[in-house]
Amino acid sequence: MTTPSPAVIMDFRNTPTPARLSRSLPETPPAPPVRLVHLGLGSFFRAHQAWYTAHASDASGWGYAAFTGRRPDIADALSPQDGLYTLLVRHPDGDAADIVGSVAEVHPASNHAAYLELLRRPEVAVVTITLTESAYLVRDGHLDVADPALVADLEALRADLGAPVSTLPARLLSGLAARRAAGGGPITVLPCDNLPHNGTVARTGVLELAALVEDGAAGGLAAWVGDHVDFASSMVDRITPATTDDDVRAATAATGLADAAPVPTEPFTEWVLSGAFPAGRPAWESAGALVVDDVTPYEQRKLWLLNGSHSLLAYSGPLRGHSTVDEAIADPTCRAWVEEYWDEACRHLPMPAAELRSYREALLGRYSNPRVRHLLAQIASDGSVKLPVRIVPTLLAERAAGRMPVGAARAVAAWIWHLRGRGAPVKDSGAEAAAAAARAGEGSVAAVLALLRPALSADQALVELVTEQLDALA
Ligand SMILES: NC(=O)c1ccc[n+]([C@@H]2O[C@H](COP(=O)([O-])OP(=O)(O)OC[C@H]3O[C@@H](n4cnc5c(N)ncnc54)[C@H](O)[C@@H]3O)[C@@H](O)[C@H]2O)c1
Ligand SMILES: O=P(O)(O)OC[C@@H](O)[C@@H](O)[C@H](O)[C@H](O)CO
Repeated sequence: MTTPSPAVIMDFRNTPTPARLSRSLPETPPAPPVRLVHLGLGSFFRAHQAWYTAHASDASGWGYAAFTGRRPDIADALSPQDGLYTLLVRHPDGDAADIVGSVAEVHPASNHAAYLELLRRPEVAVVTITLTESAYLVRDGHLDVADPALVADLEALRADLGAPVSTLPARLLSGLAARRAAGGGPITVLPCDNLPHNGTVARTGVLELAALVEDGAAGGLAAWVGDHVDFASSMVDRITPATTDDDVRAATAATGLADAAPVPTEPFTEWVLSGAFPAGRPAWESAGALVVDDVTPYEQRKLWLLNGSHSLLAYSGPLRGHSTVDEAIADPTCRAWVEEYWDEACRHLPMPAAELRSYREALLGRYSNPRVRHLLAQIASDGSVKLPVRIVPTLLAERAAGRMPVGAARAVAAWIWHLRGRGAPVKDSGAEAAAAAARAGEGSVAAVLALLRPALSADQALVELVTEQLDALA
């Protein structure tokens, strides 16, 4: 766990007209050689993996080529800045600005040829990913073969393994096929999305897709992936809201340089990872990362306590008029709801009580930082994928122990109100069925629970508990 201290590493504040950030400026770092590829050049990657890479003891030897998730915007903004950007670390009492130099190349997702060319290079050792939970297209332990974009990618890959594709499993598989054909050797795929066992999830998607593609074209690809690809797992943590115009102004105020795409983030950061890394990796632990044999206890603690309470606040906070995490946690009612849910979740975390107590205290401090304006609407997206990994484990464990989990049930009830149109607009490609179920009147609670996990809807006492919470929140 690392909490960087405030330090402005470059000071151009007396410069009269702000120059645009670029590597031709005298004090900016040279681009390191590309040995890492990233998929999902969003805010979090730049606050986290790119930051750890820039602060590793061997930073000069490891550069990123980063690809956007879908739209080209961030690549368009960062390209004229040679991949440089300002990380605005928002302490409760002021900003620290860090110009991060580890991103050597940026590309739009559509530049598939550049991606394949990079994956062929033996020196490229790790592909990291931050494309959101829903991008993995793995549901109930299997690839979602009904997804229309995946169906299109499967057809394209059967015809040509180098064809442009858009889904994450297909992007990974086609890159790995290019590496295999070029004799590029072993490589690590390291997901950094908020999913339990994220390496296993990515591997399932790639191997099941390889098996489907091989029906048509590429014999031996699945076996090659099994032998040469290390699917590592990681728990990632750093609260990173979307960038606002105020952040753009604050970055220039802090550095004196114009930056089209700065990233605001909190001081706290944590990365726990586990993998074999057969082709090497940066010394991320020298920047504070923790390398372990098994990330499970760390990811459960983080997903259930941090992300679970985030989802609870994202759906219940707007019902009480709040739009950001710091506003919601300052409301004694919301805070009591969070504590009640935490009490339930903590009973099932295999960690000493004192450690859980201090983790909870630290979370309250992080949520209360008034300078990290984390919008509840941002957290509310994709609940159909998030609730099953954040809230459902506590519901199941508490019911198995014969208890009534009021706090976790309230989170589901608040989600139902969200799906019924209270709070932020629903942004969730997997929620059509859930939204229809939520509006179904009689039987709606059981129907929503069934979508989260079929076993939950057969639990009549739980259905009644969620119904009570739904009425109470109304
Ligand atoms: N922001 C945080 O505080 C934070 C913290 C920990 C982990 N994460 C993880 O990182 C992910 C990205 O967060 P961010 O803040 O960078 O978001 P972001 O919106 O800045 O970037 C997300 C990127 O993923 C792309 N994308 C979204 N859905 C996709 C899909 N279904 N298929 C392909 N691409 C898709 C977007 O186009 C964008 O390029 C989160 O979903 C989460 O899993 C974020
Ligand atoms: O990024 P998401 O959409 O998976 O979830 C929203 C937040 O809960 C999440 O971003 C947290 O802020 C983050 O996981 C903290 O490390």
